Amino acid sequence: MLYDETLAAIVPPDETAMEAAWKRWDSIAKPLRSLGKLEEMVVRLAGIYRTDRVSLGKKALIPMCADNGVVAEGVTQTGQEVTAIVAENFLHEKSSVAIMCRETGTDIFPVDVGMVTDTAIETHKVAYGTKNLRVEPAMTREEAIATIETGIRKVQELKAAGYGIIATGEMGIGNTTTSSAIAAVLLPAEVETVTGKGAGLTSAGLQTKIDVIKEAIAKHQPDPKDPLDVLAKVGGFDIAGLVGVYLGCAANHLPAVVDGFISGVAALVAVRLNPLVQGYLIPSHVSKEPAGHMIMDALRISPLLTCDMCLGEGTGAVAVLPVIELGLSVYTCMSTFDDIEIDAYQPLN
Ligand SMILES: Cc1cc2ncn([C@H]3O[C@H](COP(=O)(O)O)[C@@H](O)[C@H]3O)c2cc1C
Ligand SMILES: O=C(O)c1cccnc1
Repeated sequence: MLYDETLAAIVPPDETAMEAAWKRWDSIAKPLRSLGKLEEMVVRLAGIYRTDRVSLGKKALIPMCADNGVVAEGVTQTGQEVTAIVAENFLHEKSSVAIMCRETGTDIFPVDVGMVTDTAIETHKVAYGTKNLRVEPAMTREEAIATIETGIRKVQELKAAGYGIIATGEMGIGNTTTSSAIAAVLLPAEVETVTGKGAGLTSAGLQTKIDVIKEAIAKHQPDPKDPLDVLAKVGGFDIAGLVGVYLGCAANHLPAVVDGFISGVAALVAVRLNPLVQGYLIPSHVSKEPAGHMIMDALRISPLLTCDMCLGEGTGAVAVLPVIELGLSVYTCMSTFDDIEIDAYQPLN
């Protein structure tokens, strides 16, 4: 099965290439390590691509789009019809991230993994929306695996088409509820600590959201040692699709750029399925959702941007791409100490 094969195919990033990349950075005529995380990111890319001759190739964003049955419980400010409207706008440069994609030269590949509405976007759905997780498990284990496999296949297809870096994104009204539920179980943490207002809620709405998540966890008893069980019982198809993107990137030696809270939670599920996925994650920003930092810490990645963003769609992931490209340009084009004939800079200690 593609899911098992992919999990088994993941190897750690290449240490030799990473050492060579650090050597290159340390030979460049500038104060040592002065580009900070930009240097770390290029080294990380060297490990992922297994060469110190790092080049990104074409950039892609995969926003996974789906609906979440739990919206029936009043956990969101808008109705689920908004999912399809924003998702379809990805195709017309009319959603926030699509505009950022245009500006950064990133190609966007939205995938419908379970919206309740059919649209013009590529569709691979196992159901029209998940079940209401307050009442019953969101999906079956089989549906979770099938949706993860959709994500894996999309990465394989983009790799074959010459894409070298994949930014993750999502659109799915209600998916901060599912993300908070997964975070509460996997971190683990109190539901109150990891639940925020998402795309906007009143204080009463936030209390309802917390109560619904608590009830679902108490009812279905998702097993924190079995990430697939957690994903299936209290997750969503959008998150499952992203889990597939992370697994697919790791197995195919591609960097996966983590966006905000929802993408971060999906990355956490992927890392719990196979800890080696961690080496293939590229951080972007830290979400303003209350658990933003907790998810970054659990993933052992440190965001490059702190912009107080909490939009989703992949906006943070796309925003960091030009920053990474700037670091890479210096790494590739800058003269070395040898070139300009000055003694290598000696750090003070
Ligand atoms: C118009 C609109 C555009 C969006 N673009 C991303 N999201 C973000 O908000 C949703 C999650 O928040 P919640 O759990 O509160 O529904 C996701 O679709 C996420 O991508 C949006 C939300 C709205 C309303
Ligand atoms: O950080 C995110 O991903 C996020 C937060 C709130 C709403 N939508 C997305």
